[in-house]
Amino acid sequence: MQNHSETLFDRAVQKIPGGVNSPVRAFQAVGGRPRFMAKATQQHIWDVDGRQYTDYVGSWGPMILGHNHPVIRQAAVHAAQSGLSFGAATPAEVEMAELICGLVPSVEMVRMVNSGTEAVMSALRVARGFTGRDKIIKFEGCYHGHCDAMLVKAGSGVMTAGVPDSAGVPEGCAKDTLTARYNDLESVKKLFAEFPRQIAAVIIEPVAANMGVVTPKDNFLQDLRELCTKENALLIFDEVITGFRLGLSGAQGLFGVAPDLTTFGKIVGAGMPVGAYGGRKEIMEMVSPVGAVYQAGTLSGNPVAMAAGLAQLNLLVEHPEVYDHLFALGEHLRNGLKQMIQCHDLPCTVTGVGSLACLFFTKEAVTDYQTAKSSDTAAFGAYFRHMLEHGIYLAPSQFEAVFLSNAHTMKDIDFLLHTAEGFWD
Ligand SMILES: Cc1ncc(COP(=O)(O)O)c(C=O)c1O
Ligand SMILES: N[C@H](C=O)CCC(=O)O
Repeated sequence: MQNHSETLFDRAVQKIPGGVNSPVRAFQAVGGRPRFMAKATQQHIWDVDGRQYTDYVGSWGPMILGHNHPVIRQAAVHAAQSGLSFGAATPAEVEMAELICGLVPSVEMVRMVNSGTEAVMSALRVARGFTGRDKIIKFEGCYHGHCDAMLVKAGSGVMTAGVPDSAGVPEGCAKDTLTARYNDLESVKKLFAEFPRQIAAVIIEPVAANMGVVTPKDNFLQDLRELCTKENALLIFDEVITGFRLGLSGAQGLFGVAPDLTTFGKIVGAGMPVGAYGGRKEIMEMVSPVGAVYQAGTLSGNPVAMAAGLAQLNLLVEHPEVYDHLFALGEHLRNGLKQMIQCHDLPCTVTGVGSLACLFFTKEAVTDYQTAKSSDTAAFGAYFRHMLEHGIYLAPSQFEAVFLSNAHTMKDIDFLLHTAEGFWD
């Protein structure tokens, strides 16, 4: 007999493409069918058949304090009692802007939007408006959402599906997107030399977390900063994943590099559909209604979303020790996996920083898209299914991150390591 998840999936595929509202939720790359989820609290998530999992997806990043945090829930409920949306300015938006600008020094002004994709799309438009140039450099394997210009050698779901570019993107939209190799400054320099004074911006995930997790080499981000300044191009950090995860000032705080523009999402909305982009005042004053770059949103700065996001950010500000716990969990996980690889001479590599980690099924050091792609994805699929059967919910793709939350414990990590060990026994 079918369980509820299977029945729902049968119904879903009839009416929703692939049965899911975002491709990464499908289990196509790992085999099997997606588990339909019913509820989540702290580090746990339950499917509609009552099976409990320790969740290492965390809604793909936003749930840094664990699921269904009572303070955040209460803030959202309280805001909802006053109305779901006004389409007019609200105090919470001012509070949110002041908080973000206070936490991230490179951000002097910020605009709220509804997703990471929107944040990136808008930041690119502003960069083009500000510089009067058209071309953008992105890095192979980085994912910046699904706006046309960014679906070029992209990570995440398109990398998982093995189709890094997308059908339906007009040639004209992609022709101004140039791709460089992550951790390879020379590849960026070459593009600047090839297209002098034509490049508006370089956009990068300062820690790439959509081709598995790939960390920047020693001075890569600093060198990129210098190069962009020299070439009068803007540097955009896409901190949709790393923002407020790698510290209160994100990856830019951790690595000490100030971009010109930053995009946010995920944590800033605490699980509500929120994105944001911001940067230097002179650049952000290009945005309508002050400047000539048009960008808008009926539901942008939604009061319920702002209340949830503010509650989460304020908790992080009040409890900076959360980051110590997150980094300690990450270290414990990565070290445990490394030990396991050494002990059993496994063809695997571990990457990550802070509360982001990835177990790659390749022996190669993973530093970019090519090396990430050397992974044995079939082996990852078998590992994923083993972990799932033992109550551990990982992202259903080799090319996504393990997301840790403050609700996870060292015991959870020990159980994950013990379960992983069982895969090779
Ligand atoms: C780095 C990065 N940028 C942009 C996006 C797009 O965000 P969204 O899915 O909210 O549109 C994502 C994730 O999806 C992401 O990880
Ligand atoms: N890799 C993406 C998030 O960072 C996955 C989220 C999605 O596209 O649904």
